[in-house]
Amino acid sequence: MITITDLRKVYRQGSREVVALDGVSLSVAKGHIHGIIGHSGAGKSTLVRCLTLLDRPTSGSVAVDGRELAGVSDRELLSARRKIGMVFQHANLFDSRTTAENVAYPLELVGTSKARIQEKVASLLEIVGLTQFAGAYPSQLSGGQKQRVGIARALATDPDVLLCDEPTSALDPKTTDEILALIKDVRDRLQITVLIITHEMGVVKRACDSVSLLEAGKIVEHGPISQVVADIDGRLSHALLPLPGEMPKDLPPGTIMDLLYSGADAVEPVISTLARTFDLDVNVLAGSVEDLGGAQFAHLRIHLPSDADIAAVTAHLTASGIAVSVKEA
Ligand SMILES: Nc1ncnc2c1ncn2[C@@H]1O[C@H](COP(=O)(O)OP(=O)(O)OP(=O)(O)O)[C@@H](O)[C@H]1O
Repeated sequence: MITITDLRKVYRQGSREVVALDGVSLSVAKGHIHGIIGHSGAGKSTLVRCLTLLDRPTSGSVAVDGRELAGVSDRELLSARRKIGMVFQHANLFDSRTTAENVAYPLELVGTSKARIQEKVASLLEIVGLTQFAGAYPSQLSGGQKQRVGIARALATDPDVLLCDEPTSALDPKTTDEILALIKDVRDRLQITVLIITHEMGVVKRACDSVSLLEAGKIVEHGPISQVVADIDGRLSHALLPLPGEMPKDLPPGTIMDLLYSGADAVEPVISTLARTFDLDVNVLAGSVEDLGGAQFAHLRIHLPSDADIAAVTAHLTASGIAVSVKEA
């Protein structure tokens, strides 16, 4: 488990202060995969540097399984760093070392015996599906295979947390899916806690149990995927289950409403019940239906004619557990 409490990082640029992290707090339970999503400049790299102790936070704490990391002395730094295994955007492998030798590297650094290294590397290569490539050099591997080596190397010293910094940003969509499936598989097998820092919502959708939205150094929304997506006015919900930003033109007078609910196989009944109950022509303008966080969600944009009783329709939908947002009168 990793617990980050009120983490602040202030950089000085001459007489100016840049607040890169402004009181970030979050907790990820053992065996969970948590995504931290943010645009450029949100503070993602600073957070990674503070979590890997490459940079000291100005204040706040980072604890892994109850052990404080942020305040350790320089002498304890190496052993503290081993608590968090790091996967980078580019695998950053040694070109002159084979797959097995790259994975062995962190174990050599801590003086592990040759026999133990051999055993550990074999088991890690089996986990990442690269047993046959043990003797291959990075130049002989695909981008996805290199990232697999990077994941095996990150796991070599049995960290409690796997921190993945944009792990798929340099990969094509198919390889991205394979690497995210591998990260989930690693979590299942080792019950390790995973943090994925990303700017891609697709990564959050495919791999994460929960998510935080980082903006200007602050977490502005967070929660399990099924919870954040259900918040119809939430930014994460809009990003996870998008509807077109532009409203259609040339519609007859009336009201546009967005509806959001789980149990998406009920799209037709929701619309036909609404039409029947209120004797209305309901026009579906856009829709998005997806499996998110273990449940099916539907996000629909509908148009109702100008004689519709919007208050009554809203009350009816809300009573059926459907979130409603009126867009345009
Ligand atoms: N060493 C530094 N000195 C001064 N300001 C910095 C330093 N590092 C980062 N910053 C500032 O802190 C803020 C957060 O930057 P950071 O690089 O963490 O964002 P990011 O989300 O990783 O962005 P990107 O995705 O573009 O890498 C930015 O305003 C940046 O200019």
